[in-house]
Amino acid sequence: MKQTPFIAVEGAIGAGKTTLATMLAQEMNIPLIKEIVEENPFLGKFYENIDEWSFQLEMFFLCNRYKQLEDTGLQYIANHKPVISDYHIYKNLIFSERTLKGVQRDKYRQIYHLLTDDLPKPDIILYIRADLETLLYRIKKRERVFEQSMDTAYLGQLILDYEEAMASIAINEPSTQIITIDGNLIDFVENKEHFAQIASDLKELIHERIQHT
Ligand SMILES: Nc1ncnc2c1ncn2[C@@H]1O[C@H](COP(=O)(O)OP(=O)(O)O)[C@@H](O)[C@H]1O
Ligand SMILES: Nc1nc2c(ncn2[C@H]2C[C@H](O)[C@@H](COP(=O)(O)O)O2)c(=O)[nH]1
Repeated sequence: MKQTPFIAVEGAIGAGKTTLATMLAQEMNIPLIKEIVEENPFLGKFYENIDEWSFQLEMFFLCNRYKQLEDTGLQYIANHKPVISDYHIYKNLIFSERTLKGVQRDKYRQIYHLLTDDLPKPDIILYIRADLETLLYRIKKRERVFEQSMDTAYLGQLILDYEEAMASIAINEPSTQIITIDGNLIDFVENKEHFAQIASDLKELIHERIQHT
């Protein structure tokens, strides 16, 4: 029985994942699973020297998300309670394939699959697609000090990596439904109608899934 969905919001850095996931959790009165950012001890160091800090950072994100999703499975999914997260676990591979090299990348891949292959995967992904200009604007607006010197080539590459990742999930996880949101045009922060449309589309999709279960 799969009547209550696990929803994940995804998109490159600054696309609006946390904002949208928080708004939807509130609107739908469902729990929000949020990734750890400010408390991450390696993020600032990583942006100063990616080669030096990438393995520690990727492992930190992986272990945190593993624990969160393990708990989410036990607390919510096993009990058929809907839940929304501001990430998909696959995000770890999107980043690590760019930031790690050689033996570290090979080892990380193995650990990633060992830890995550049997974790609960989202039924629905809301993918916010946004271009470099939009992301840079939002990263600036968010004012996290360590992100302000981010290499635009790194962010530009991540945009392409996200596109590839969503296409790969669509093929390899056909039971996952992906709703793509145009993050350049849709302003769910300032425009109430835009947000209402996203929420209504999502509720309709959930309703359809229940009907077909
Ligand atoms: N659709 C949007 N329109 C305008 N501003 C947005 C939009 N989505 C997010 N923002 C703003 O952009 C910044 C980054 O959003 P955030 O949700 O933290 O992104 P992410 O979690 O994807 O990194 C925040 O300051 C947020 O208020
Ligand atoms: N190298 C990695 N960086 C990551 C990962 N997950 C998040 N991040 C970075 C990107 C942002 O600076 C910050 C918050 O992420 P948002 O996408 O929520 O803005 O953390 C990762 O797995 N690897």
